[in-house]
Amino acid sequence: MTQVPCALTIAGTDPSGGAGIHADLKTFQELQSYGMSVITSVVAQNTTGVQAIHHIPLDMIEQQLESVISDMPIHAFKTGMLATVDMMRIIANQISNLDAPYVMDPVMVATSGDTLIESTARDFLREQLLPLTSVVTPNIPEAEYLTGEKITSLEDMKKAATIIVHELGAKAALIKGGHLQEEAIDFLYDGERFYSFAAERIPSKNTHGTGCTYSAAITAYLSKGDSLVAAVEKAKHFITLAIKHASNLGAGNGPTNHWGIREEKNRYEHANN
Ligand SMILES: Nc1ncnc2c1ncn2[C@@H]1O[C@H](COP(=O)(O)OP(=O)(O)OP(=O)(O)O)[C@@H](O)[C@H]1O
Ligand SMILES: Cc1ncc(CO)c(N)n1
Repeated sequence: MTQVPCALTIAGTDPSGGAGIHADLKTFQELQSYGMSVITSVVAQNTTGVQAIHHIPLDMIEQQLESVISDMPIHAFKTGMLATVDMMRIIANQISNLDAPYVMDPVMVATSGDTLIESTARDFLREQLLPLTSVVTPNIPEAEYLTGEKITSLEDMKKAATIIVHELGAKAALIKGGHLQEEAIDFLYDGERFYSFAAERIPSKNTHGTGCTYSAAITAYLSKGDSLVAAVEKAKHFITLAIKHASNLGAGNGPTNHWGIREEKNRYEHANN
C-alpha cells in the first residue's frame, strides 16, 4: 500500500487564517501531504497586527506532542512560533524521538512588526534548537539576529548562511531575501554548496504569513520524499504564486492565496517531474 505523506507543524495560531498553524495546514493540504498540528500559543491577530497572545500550558503542549508522535507517522515537521524557553525545552526533548527532516522557521516578529518571541527564548532557539534542524529559514532580520552581523547585500546573505551552518550547527540554512529591495532571491547553503532561488518581486502589501507558507511548503515537499534542493525550488515557486494570487483581504497586510494557484502549480509540477 502506498504510504500517505504526513507533515506536522508545531506553531501558533492566526484566526484570520493567513499565518501560523492555519497557513501551514492549508499549505500541507494544497500540496497533498496529510497535515497535523501542535499548538503552542493562541494568537489573536489579523492582517493589521497582533491584538493578544495566550500561551498554551506547558503540560498541554507536551501532551499534544505525545498524542501525535505516539500514534501518527511523521515524514517531515516544522516549527514556527515558539515563544518561551520552557516551550522550547519540551519541544526539543520530544522531537529528538523523530526520525524525519526538521524545518525551522525562526519566527521572531510578525509582518505587522509585533514581537512573537520572548527575548531569552531567542538565545535558546539559537543555541539549543538550531543544531537539531535539517534546514532553518530566517528572513534577513532573523538572520541578522542569529549571526550578529548586519546584512545589506547578497554576499552578506551568503555569509550569514555559512555562519548558521558552520558556527551555529544547522544542517542547512535558507536565507530569504524578501526584505531586501532587489529581486526576491533566497540562498540555500547545505554545508557544501550554495543554491539560489530567484523570483520576480511582486509589488504587493499582501505578504502576511509568507514565511509560514514557504516553510510549510518546504516541509510538505520533504514529507513526500523530495531532496532539500528540490523541495525549496518547488516551495519557492509555490510562495511566489501565492503572493501573486493574493486576494487583498483585510485592512492591513493581506494573506497569500493558496487555492487560487492550483492550476498553475499543477502545470508547473507536471512540466518539472
Ligand atoms: N514581494 C514579494 N515578491 C516576491 N516574493 C517575495 C516577496 N516578499 C517575500 N517574498 C518571498 O517570499 C518568501 C518568504 O519570505 P519573507 O522574507 O517575506 O519571509 P518572512 O519575513 O519570514 O515572512 P512573514 O511575513 O511570515 O514573517 C521568500 O522566498 C521571499 O523571497
Ligand atoms: C502564529 C504566527 N506565526 C508566525 C507569524 C509570522 O508571520 C505570525 N504572524 N503568526
